[in-house]
Amino acid sequence: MPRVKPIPEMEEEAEEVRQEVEGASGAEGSPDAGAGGEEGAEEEEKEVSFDELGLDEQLKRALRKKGIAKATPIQQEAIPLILEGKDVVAKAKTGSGKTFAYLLPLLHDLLKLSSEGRIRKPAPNAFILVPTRELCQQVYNEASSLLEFCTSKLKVVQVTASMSDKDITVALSGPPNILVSTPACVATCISKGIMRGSSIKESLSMMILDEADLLLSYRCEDDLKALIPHIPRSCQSILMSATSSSDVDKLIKLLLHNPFVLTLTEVGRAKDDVIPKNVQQFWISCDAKDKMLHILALLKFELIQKKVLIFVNSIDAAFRLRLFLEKFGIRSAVLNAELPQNSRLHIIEAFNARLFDYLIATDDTKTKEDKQTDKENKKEARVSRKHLQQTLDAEFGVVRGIDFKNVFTVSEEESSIFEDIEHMLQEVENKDIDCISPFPLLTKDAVDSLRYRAQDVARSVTTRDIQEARRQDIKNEILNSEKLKSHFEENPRDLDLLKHDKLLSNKEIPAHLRDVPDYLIDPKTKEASNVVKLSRAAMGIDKPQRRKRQGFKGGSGKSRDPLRTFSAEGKSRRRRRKDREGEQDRRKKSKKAES
Ligand SMILES: Nc1ncnc2c1ncn2[C@@H]1O[C@H](COP(=O)(O)OP(=O)(O)OP(=O)(O)O)[C@@H](O)[C@H]1O
Repeated sequence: MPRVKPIPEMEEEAEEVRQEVEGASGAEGSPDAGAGGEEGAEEEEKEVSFDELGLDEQLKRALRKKGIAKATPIQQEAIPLILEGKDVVAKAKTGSGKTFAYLLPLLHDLLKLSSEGRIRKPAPNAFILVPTRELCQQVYNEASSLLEFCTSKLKVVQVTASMSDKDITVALSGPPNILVSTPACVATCISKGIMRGSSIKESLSMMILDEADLLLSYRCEDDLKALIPHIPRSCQSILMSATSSSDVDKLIKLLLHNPFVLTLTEVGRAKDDVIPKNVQQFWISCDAKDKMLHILALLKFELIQKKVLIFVNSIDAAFRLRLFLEKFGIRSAVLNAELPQNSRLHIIEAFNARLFDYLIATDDTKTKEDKQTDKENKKEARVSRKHLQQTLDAEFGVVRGIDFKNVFTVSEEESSIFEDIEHMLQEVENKDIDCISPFPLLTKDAVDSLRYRAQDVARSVTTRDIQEARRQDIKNEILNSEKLKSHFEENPRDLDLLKHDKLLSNKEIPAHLRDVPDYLIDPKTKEASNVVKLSRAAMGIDKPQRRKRQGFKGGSGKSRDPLRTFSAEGKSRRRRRKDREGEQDRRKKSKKAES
């Protein structure tokens, strides 16, 4: 798809397109590089079906299977411009459909080139660059789902720094038509000669930067600059962002040439795009030592909707909270930068599938850990900053763009910057309404009813327990992740096979901790808990049916430990093994018959 460059006589046409786009959707479209988006007129919600966008029938069939019939505003504006070969900057809020806004025209063009036998092959035809591995997986899944009904086998792969050079070389053999990766990983592939710059120059026809406003915060600038010499002038560049920011403007100037800038009106400057309209924010004030007690009260009395995502600011704090809650019979999983990528992705998918309700996340990619390592573990504290940095995955990030589905409550632990947050929110929101208010359902009686038990239990969770739990968890995850890697490649939806919220201690949970006696619950808390349950029922949120386990038969729940009864070889390997065994049997029988 050669890029269409706005040239003088096209300027008028571009001006017409701009006015047309502006009028139609209130989007601000202009061919000026980095023009940024001014607040356009309120766009009226017009409905455009994908049939009207002239997309390949096979792609529309995949959309129909997903129950997607109408294009979102950003898709209505961006898809035609991208199909015309124009460079496009699309700024639209998170969850507005930007991924399909670039995937659909990209796949449409590649399918067309493929049917005409015009695909250039020595390297991928398109790069989709995102800040983190989690987003690589997400974009890879979306692209693969759109290709489900495509007869001409376009190949999309994802490559991340967690893969060995050998695996990356295998993934890039062919080569694939679309490469989903991070800028750092692509730059490394080029510097190591796994991908040749000259081949990229010959093959690359589209480069997409998704979540562009995050890319620079993930230290991608140098890696992106390293790519520029290998990007052919004819390459069409697309930039997607959920906010406008100086970082985005910088990237536009760095990598795009006179792009059409689409800014949907609800997108403002980065700081404005803080609270999506469907989010309520509350605060609870308590002593630092009572934070886990308050979280326990919220969860134990069911005063907040499940599922719950809890952010803490260190991996130790995450495991301390997990061990603490576990002693009250509340199971949770911890998502952190130490985990192997497959485990992190699997945890997010299992959490989205509601296989567990409480996820404790720490976006701890810095080495705050060694500062906060507990004194009793001085030897850990000597862990070098470099070593810890290596074990913490710099491409990990529980950031916007990760599709956490149906999360109802997010609690910010360690919110010691509450005042700054409140002032910033007041600045960007309507001054005369409280944009963050005191949580109304948690009473002092409810907290006090659990205080002594919570203090006892908190004291019983020692730093040694935390270190042991971390070691145990990472060992389990690494073992499971490697052992089941080929299985999950062939059965990505087999989420139930691994339980990430497994109890860390094998001690029986005493009844007086697991169950709160009725007499201890004050009437107001009982009423509040009922209100939350009723609203949950009204939203039709029920516990999912545990998926039937695949891969092994029979036995009671206990005996069906997947790691004991499950062979890690994938289906195809199993089939080849069975064929070999069958062949050997046949040979033995024929020998017997001869003798
Ligand atoms: N036209 C559509 N109609 C209905 N749902 C859609 C449509 N396009 C995309 N979606 C769905 O909306 C969800 C969000 O889409 P997507 O991830 O592309 O949003 P986004 O703008 O990229 O968000 P983010 O900035 O967080 O990445 C996805 O689950 C996607 O399947």
